[in-house]
Amino acid sequence: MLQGLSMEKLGGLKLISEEIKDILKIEVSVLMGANLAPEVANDNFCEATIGCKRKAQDGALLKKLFHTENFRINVVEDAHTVELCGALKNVVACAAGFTDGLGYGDNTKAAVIRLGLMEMRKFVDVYYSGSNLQTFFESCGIADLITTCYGGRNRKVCEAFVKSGKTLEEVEKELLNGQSAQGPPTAKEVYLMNKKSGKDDQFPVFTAVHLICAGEMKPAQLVDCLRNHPEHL
Ligand SMILES: NC(=O)C1=CN([C@@H]2O[C@H](COP(=O)(O)OP(=O)(O)OC[C@H]3O[C@@H](n4cnc5c(N)ncnc54)[C@H](O)[C@@H]3O)[C@@H](O)[C@H]2O)C=CC1
Ligand SMILES: O=C(CO)COP(=O)(O)O
Repeated sequence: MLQGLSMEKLGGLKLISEEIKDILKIEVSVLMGANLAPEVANDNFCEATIGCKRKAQDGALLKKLFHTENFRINVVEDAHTVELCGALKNVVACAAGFTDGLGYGDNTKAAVIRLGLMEMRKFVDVYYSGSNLQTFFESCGIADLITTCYGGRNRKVCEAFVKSGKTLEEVEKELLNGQSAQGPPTAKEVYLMNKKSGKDDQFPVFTAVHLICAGEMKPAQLVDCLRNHPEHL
């Protein structure tokens, strides 16, 4: 089970599903959603999204495999978008953690979520065009973004990073008991890709998350990035 992106040797992005497909020579579908693991393990009600390439052929079987009373599945034929939502929302959750650490409230976090969602949509449009806007309204989109920005580990370590002044590695070690946050490495991959295509300015939240994690920007400057976001022009 993993979320994230893979960097190609020449600096391009590769989805993890594409990496698996190339290695194993099999068709790969993805499952993403508002699914914080402890709550799923507790059998609390939640929804999830399966993204596949051939819904007519594989959709019913994929749904049957995972759909239960408390784990409700929607299958969509938009696998790239589902997978990218799962990876990119971790970056937005880091931004939410930074604003929490800075002492901003829920209105600011809502702005981070909205602007982050717009960047997710733009990123998919720019690098994997042909996505279905409706996919962002599935559990893998807005719902996963909300739960991760409120209850996830990325948010938690980024809040502690700001409050404690320790390094990300230190707070991860202290708070995650051997687990890791996927947002910072994903932010770096997204940043390198955007920088290579000269588009880093179009993704101020993604860019700021990487620069803050890399120690090249102060967390407080994130709010300037929100204030001057291209969505406000
Ligand atoms: N825990 C949660 O609530 C949810 C987690 N996810 C995603 O599932 C994935 C796994 O999450 P968890 O099991 O909770 O995390 P975890 O931190 O418990 O496990 C991740 C594992 O991946 C290994 N790993 C990290 N980088 C690696 C690399 N480059 N090569 C090989 N192994 C590597 C780590 O050593 C660790 O054993 C993550 O991508 C996470 O974003 C998705 C939904 C919910
Ligand atoms: O992906 C998740 C929820 O769907 C988990 O997010 P975190 O990795 O931030 O805990």
